[in-house]
Amino acid sequence: MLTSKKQDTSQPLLTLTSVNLTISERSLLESVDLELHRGEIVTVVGPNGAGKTTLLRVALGLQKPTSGSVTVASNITIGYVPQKLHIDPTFPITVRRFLALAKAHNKHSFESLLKDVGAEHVIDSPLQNLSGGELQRVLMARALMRDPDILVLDEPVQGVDVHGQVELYDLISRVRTERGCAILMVSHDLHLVMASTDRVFCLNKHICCSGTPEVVVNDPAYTALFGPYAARHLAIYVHDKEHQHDHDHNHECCGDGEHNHNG
Ligand SMILES: Nc1ncnc2c1ncn2[C@@H]1O[C@H](COP(=O)(O)OP(=O)(O)OP(=O)(O)O)[C@@H](O)[C@H]1O
Repeated sequence: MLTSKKQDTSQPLLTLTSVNLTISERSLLESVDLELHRGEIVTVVGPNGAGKTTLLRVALGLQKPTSGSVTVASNITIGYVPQKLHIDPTFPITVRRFLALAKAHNKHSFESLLKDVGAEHVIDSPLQNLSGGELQRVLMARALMRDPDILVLDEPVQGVDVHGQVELYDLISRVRTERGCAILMVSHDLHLVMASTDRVFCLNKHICCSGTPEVVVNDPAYTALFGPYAARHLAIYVHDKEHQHDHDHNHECCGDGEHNHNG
C-alpha cells in the first residue's frame, strides 16, 4: 500500500527563480521561474530541444544554472525517473536485482513496490525483456523506494502505446493522491497528460505561458509553439473529457493564467 506524506501545501518544495543557463555561448534556459508545491502535478511541455530535460537537471541540482537560484525545501527527498536508461545487453539483470542495486533505505518489499505500480509480474524477468510500459513502471518503483517528497519524471510515457500512456498517467495521478508527493514531469505534448496535471509550463528556452491545461491551450503562445491544429485538437479533447460546452467560445488569451510571453 502506498503511504501518504503529511500535506503542507503552503510552502513550495522547489522554487526556481530567474534561472538562466548558457553553455558554450548557447542559451539553453532564459529567465525561468517555477514553483512546485506538495500534492500538485506540474508538467513542462515543449517541442524537441526546448530545454525540458535541461530544466529538470537544473531543478535536480545536476546542472548549475549560469544565474538565478534553485531552492529546495529542507529535509526532503527527490525521486527521479530519467528519460533514458542504458541497459547493457551483455549484462543480464533481473528486475529484483536492479531494484536491489538502488540500495535505498527501503521499508517496503520489492514485491509491494512493484505491486503498487502494477508490475509485480516482472519481478524475476530480465530488465532487457521488459516492454516500454513495464520498464517505466519498474523505474517508477525504483524512484518510489526512497518515499520521495518530489517525484521527477522525464517523458514517462515515451515508447508506450496510447492505451499504456493513459494507464501510466492514471498511475502517476494515483501516486500523487496516495503518497501526497509533488510531481514534476516533462511531456512532448498536452494531449494525454492534461487530464492528469494541475499546472502546465510551456517551455521554449523561456516559459512562453503557464497555468491550468485549459488556460494554456487557449493561450496564443501555446498555439504559436505547437500550431493551431494542436490547440484545436486539445480543446476538443477537453470538451469530450469534461463534458463542458463552452470551449468553442472561450478563446481569450490567458484569462486568469500567468502569461509570460510578449513576443
Ligand atoms: N550539456 C550540454 N551541453 C551543450 N548543449 C546541451 C547540453 N545539454 C543539452 N544541450 C542542448 O540543449 C538543448 C535542449 O536540450 P534538452 O534535452 O533539454 O531538450 P528537450 O526539450 O528535453 O528535448 P527532447 O524533447 O528532444 O527530449 C538541445 O539543443 C541540446 O543539444
